[in-house]
Amino acid sequence: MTMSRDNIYALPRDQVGNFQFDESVAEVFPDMISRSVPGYTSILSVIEQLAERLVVASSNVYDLGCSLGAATMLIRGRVPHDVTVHAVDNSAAMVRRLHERLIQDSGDKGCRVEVHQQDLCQTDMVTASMIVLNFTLQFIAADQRTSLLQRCYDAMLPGGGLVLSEKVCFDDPAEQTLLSELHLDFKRACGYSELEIAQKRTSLENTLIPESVSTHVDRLRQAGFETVTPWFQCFNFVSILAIKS
Ligand SMILES: C[S@@+](CC[C@H](N)C(=O)[O-])C[C@H]1O[C@@H](n2cnc3c(N)ncnc32)[C@H](O)[C@@H]1O
Ligand SMILES: O=C(O)C(=O)C[C@]1(C(=O)O)C=C[C@@H](O)C=C1
Repeated sequence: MTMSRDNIYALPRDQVGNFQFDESVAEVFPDMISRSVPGYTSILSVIEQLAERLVVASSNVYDLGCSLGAATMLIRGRVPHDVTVHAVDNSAAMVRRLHERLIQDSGDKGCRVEVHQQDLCQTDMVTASMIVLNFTLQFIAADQRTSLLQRCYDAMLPGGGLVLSEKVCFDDPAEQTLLSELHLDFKRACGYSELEIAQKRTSLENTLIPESVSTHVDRLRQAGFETVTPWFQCFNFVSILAIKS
């Protein structure tokens, strides 16, 4: 996959609109997410490892908010051949690129992948052994999150698991300041300027709504997941594994 450099917010803008997963973002997305989310590559590699452990024959895997299919591509090579991975995203720009990538990768790279361009709140899910929400729930309206996770639990086979990765916030103001400053240092070290950081922050303000780790854990428990464990944290980025017994 090509790795175009993200310079979307490099020039000053009169007005910074809400962040959108449009053509310009899809074009630079692998570079953008790896320079914005500390630990992104490590989280993907654990998602690949978890697929081997969780996914059973004849089941479905759902990659909700799949973007360019980074998780889908890793999972498909690690699961039984009669599994279907459903890669779901409502961004036309992301879905078109994922289709192109799958055509290029047409050799035997693993199980069947179905790509769905739709609102993941409308995705029908059944017989799931693994569901991935890798930095997606944060973009879903807060009042739809509980019902989405309930549908994930209801669709999950016993022994199946959900991976929820999110940017999070903290109740303690000092902790919030410290961890978001450390994240900003990470972005600076990855080559983003103060202007790029400031303009992207403005664009994400009403679009990416973070919640605390305890809010996520409580919601997953309430949905019915018996084992809920945060397994990764780097600054204000967290990944949680939720297993249905
Ligand atoms: C940060 S990206 C996810 C990254 C991806 N999971 C990965 O691991 O590379 C968030 C994605 O969620 C998608 N998204 C946001 N809201 C959505 C919705 N309501 N339905 C479907 N996809 C949505 C966006 O289009 C975007 O591609
Ligand atoms: O918080 C930020 O600064 C981010 O850029 C985070 C984040 C994310 O968590 O999804 C936001 C949008 C892009 O998809 C890539 C990364």
